[in-house]
Amino acid sequence: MSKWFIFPALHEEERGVINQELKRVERSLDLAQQSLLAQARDWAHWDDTYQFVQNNYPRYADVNFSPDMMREMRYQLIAFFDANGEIYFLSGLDPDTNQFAICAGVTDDCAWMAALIDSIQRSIDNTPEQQYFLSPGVSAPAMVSITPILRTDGSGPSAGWLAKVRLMDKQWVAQMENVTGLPITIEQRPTSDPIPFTNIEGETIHAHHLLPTNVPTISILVGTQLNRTHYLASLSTIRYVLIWTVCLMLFVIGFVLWLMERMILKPLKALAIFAKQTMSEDSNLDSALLCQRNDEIGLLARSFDQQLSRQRELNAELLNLSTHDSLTGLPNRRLFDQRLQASIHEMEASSQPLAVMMLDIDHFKLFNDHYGHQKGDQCLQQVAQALQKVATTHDFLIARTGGEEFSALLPNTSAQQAKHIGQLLHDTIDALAFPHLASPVAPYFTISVGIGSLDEGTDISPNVLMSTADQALYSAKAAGRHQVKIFTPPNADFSVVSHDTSL
Ligand SMILES: Nc1nc2c(ncn2[C@@H]2O[C@H](COP(=O)(O)OP(=O)(O)OP(=O)(O)O)[C@@H](O)[C@H]2O)c(=O)[nH]1
Repeated sequence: MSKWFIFPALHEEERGVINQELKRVERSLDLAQQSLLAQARDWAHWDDTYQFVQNNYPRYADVNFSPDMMREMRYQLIAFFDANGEIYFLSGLDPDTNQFAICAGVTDDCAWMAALIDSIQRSIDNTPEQQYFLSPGVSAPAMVSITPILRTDGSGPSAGWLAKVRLMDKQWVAQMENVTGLPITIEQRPTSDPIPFTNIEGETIHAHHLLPTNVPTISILVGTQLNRTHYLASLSTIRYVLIWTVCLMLFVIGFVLWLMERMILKPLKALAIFAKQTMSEDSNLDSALLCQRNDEIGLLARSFDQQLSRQRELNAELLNLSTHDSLTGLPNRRLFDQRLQASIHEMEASSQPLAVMMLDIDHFKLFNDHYGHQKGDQCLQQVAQALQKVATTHDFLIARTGGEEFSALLPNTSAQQAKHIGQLLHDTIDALAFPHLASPVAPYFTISVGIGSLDEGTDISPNVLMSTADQALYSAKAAGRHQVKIFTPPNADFSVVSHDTSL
């Protein structure tokens, strides 16, 4: 930014300052020229001078010329020419000796003027009144004003020409420096030399201005030196401001990033982890902090939290549906089998007895046929309720494992203890006194119970164990129903009777 905008602007400003200062030098040069021209005209448009060059005023030279006047006015040379351009009168100060001389030609004390006078004579008619002259006779460039000699009222014809010459020597330069307040140098340079407008050396700028002379191939180079203090001060100020701006920007960017990390990224990460954990059951992330936020992240967190709660409810509902019977609400075969498997392992490990029971409603088909299927459902629900009550009291599992078939799992229970509980269940259903007029066994609902058991340490599979209870149930049914039977090993035929086979 500083390269493209600030530094070019500074350079532009610096160029403006250089132009301004150089214009000051040029204006001073113009003023010096105008002043010399005005002084030349003052003399040239004067009746006395008009008379003098026509040889009608012999005392003119004595009255008007003196070395003091020449020195005071800083005239190096004043030359009068007649109407033909021929030398009429010369007055000058020798630049080498500072000797005052007045002559009628370029001889003797005025010999040093010869080249200069020759140049002036050659430019009398065809050049402007103000010029800069270079001449072999003088060491410094000369400022020359040439003007026609007229009467005081300006009426003509011209009686000749008056030229005033002021050297641009060290004294003149010092005077210019006083006027401008700038250091000034005067040099002669070939016109064809490419001179840069400005030249920068460290903390100084050299600025130049070319003045044409009477010699077309040589120009006067007026130069001045400008201090770059102002520019360099601006530059260092800009650099200082830039460095601090960059530091401030970096600080602000860092602060904003820190705020973003703290207010957005960190909560977003926590939200992402939270959202990920909602997928797993064992989510233990404390979402309270996230949910308390009043921004969009808080909104998202609350939505996730609600979603998670709803998902857990649904999972629990699903689990319940998949492991419980929808009609009676009792555990179903799936759950019973899982618990049976686990109990067998536990009993084997702990060498404790385990008993299983199969309970079947007697002549339920006849009930359905007699009272209708709907009444049959109600009956199943009441039987389940009664069985569950006993199971809860005696701390064992009862499940609906078939249409009108139930199974019980009794850990740490021997066959005899199981027979006692079986009898209890049997009597509980009797006590319901649910009418079953179609039953050949009794006018109310009855059940048959078969018990199988796992002796301490016996290695047995769930299917085999259940088939013992099934065979006992079969035996109870075969014996006339409405009774409790325990499986007796000698009658067992495990390969024939299956637990899954419906009675
Ligand atoms: N209402 C109702 N009836 C069912 C349901 N599940 C099974 N059943 C009926 O239960 C009856 C079982 O009949 P069976 O297997 O012949 O046995 P049972 O009539 O009880 O005879 P035993 O078991 O030999 O005493 C069938 O009629 C089934 O339709 C149920 O969910 N609701």
